[in-house]
Amino acid sequence: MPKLDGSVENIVFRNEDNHYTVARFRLNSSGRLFRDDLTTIVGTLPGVHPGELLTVEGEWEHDPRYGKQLRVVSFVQRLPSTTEGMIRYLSSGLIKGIGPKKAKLIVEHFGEQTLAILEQMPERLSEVRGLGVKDRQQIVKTWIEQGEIKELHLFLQSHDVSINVATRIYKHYGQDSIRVIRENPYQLVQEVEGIGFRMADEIALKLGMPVDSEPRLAVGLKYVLTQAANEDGHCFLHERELVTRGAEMLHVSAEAIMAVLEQMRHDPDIFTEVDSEGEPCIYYAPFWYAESGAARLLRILQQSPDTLPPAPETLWERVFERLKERRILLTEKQRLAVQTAYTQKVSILTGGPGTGKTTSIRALLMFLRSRRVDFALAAPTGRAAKRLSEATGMQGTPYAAKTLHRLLEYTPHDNSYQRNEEHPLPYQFVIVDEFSMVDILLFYHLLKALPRTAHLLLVGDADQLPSVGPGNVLRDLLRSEDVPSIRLTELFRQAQQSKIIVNAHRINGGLLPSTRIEARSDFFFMAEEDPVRAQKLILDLVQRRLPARYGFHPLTDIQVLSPMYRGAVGVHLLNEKLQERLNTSALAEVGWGEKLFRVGDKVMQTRNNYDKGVFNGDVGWIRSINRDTSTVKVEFVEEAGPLFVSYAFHELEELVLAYAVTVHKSQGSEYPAIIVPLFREHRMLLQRNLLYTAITRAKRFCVLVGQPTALELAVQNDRVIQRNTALMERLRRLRQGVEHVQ
Ligand SMILES: Nc1ncnc2c1ncn2[C@@H]1O[C@H](COP(=O)(O)OP(=O)(O)OP(=O)(O)O)[C@@H](O)[C@H]1O
Repeated sequence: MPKLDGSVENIVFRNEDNHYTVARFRLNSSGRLFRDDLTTIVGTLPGVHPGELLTVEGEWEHDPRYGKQLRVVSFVQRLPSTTEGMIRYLSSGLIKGIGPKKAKLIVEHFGEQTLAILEQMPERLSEVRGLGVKDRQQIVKTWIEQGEIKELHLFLQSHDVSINVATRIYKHYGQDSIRVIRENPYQLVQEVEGIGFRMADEIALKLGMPVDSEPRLAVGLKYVLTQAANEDGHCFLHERELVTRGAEMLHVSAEAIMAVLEQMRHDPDIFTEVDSEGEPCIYYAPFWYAESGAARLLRILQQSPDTLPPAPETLWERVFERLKERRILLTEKQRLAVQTAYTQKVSILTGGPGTGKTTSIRALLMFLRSRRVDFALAAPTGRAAKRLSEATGMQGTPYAAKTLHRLLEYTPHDNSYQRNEEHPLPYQFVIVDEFSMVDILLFYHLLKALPRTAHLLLVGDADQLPSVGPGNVLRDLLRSEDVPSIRLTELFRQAQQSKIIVNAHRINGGLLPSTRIEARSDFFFMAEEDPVRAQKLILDLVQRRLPARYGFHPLTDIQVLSPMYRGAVGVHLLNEKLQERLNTSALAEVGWGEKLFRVGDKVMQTRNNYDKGVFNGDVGWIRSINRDTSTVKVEFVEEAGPLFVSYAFHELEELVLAYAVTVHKSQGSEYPAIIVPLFREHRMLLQRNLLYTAITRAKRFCVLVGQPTALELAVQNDRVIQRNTALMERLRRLRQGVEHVQ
């Protein structure tokens, strides 16, 4: 039976009831220059539309009126592509020199036939005005080079899948890619990094998969659990909650969800435990392993002997004396904290800003060095690690603090840690600062990498916002009372002179900050009822007033921290306006989707990109934009020095402007000066620990701008959003011997 490859030129006739279709078909092998060199195909061709690429199989017949035509017996649709998808594909950066503008010109000119033209008659590209010879050559060259992968690209571009992810899919499945996508796109969620449930779901539904199919609901429920972890910090969901959330998100009945859950009882990705009230708690595997593993390893660590040399009192006194010479007389509590860290395998040092945590670490380090103990300093982010090194005087030494990822020798390509049970860290003592930011997954990996003989000191402020990732580790450990902890509360004289610190403590204690203006004050509240006027005020403060009055540099010293994204004083608009004012005449700029980036812009990475070695919340500066190679170069400041990272234009979705950032994203960073808008429209976010976290980001200057009532609301609201975690209960069960470590 003859088999023809080609494209549908137009539909001559279609019976919508039985899909009987007569179409003009352009054969791939046809003389490319002649427009009327077409074949007629007839048959039942549901869902086939002009511009589409098809393979048809059938029998030739001779119609007395229309002449020779192929009666189609079977046909295969190549993957469908929308005009939007074609524009995205052409401008994705894969074809050098073609950006969104030129891509649009091409697709506007050829419309739905674009694909067919590129495939069959690329010489017709010369009809497009504004497209040079070089552009045409590049397109044709890339089209040929790309072989079958372009078809996958084209299809996926219609679904917002980036070129990188499409390439990853192709690497994983090769020629089977399209078959897998057609049969079960949900498979990709598990097997290809970068394909999320939503993307797979959109593709699946478009390809006609039913909403209540078992693979959809099973993967969908895992997605609900992951979302609950990423967005609300939950390690698990109660069954009731999972059913409600699942039914709502997947648009199916609660019964359908219950039925799938029942079938999933033996799914190795799902763990069910019953809590003390008899309610089933459902875990997605990574969080279950992390939580139960962390509890178990912590217990083992606590129970194992150490290898530290003895610590006679005289030696401690010598260290305390040396500090005294520097006018630092450690308080009883600070001494206790330092000595507890040395005598206990695992301990916690907590307290607000200026209560002497870092000074205590310094004392401990002096002691460890005098006893020749191998130690490592670490923090969850590069910014926090840099600050810890500076504050302890360790920068530039072999003891400089590292990020936890670097300490644990994280390897991006396979998303694993080289330091683990088989290959533990070579230290007797590990100190982690800013521990409130550490989530249960990272804590688990840290514990896995610690030799059993090691000591661990966790330092952090439990009143800060909890980690971005799941769990509430610091608070859970403190509540469990299973790990010895020292809480520092005394504010030192130096710290008392800072109204930022004093007010942070007031707010933490539920009191309104003192806003009396004094000479050399570093904390201000500027009352403004109207958000639009407040926006103008903030812009003026950044651009003119703070630089003129206090000498702050608008770009490098001042950070705007907003509780939310939307509205006149939300992160989005403030960024747009600040860019407009602070970075007007850039050498080069590139528009990408809704965004505009310029050389000199301050930008933030918005997801963990292990390939590039940059993480969610990292801030950098755009140093160059190259149109020929379609790339942007960004400089990030890392604890080990500057890091230059290249982004293809299509990867710009990972960056946002960072003149203004959310309070959540600012965790672990400090800035010379901050400005925080506070309005009742941010009601949901007016929380004490959020305001406290914002204010403690300021090193030298803090201005709150907004409604006095919004400030009151934030201070009063000490309701900390609950996170579902069971670390504390697990530790209790291990302690009581209800559960065993091995
Ligand atoms: N025992 C002490 N005697 C005198 N001054 C002290 C003492 N402990 C700390 N300080 C001083 O108090 C100030 C705050 O201390 P430190 O930086 O250690 O606090 P912190 O809790 O680490 O604060 P932050 O979380 O803001 O970094 C510093 O100026 C420090 O020199």
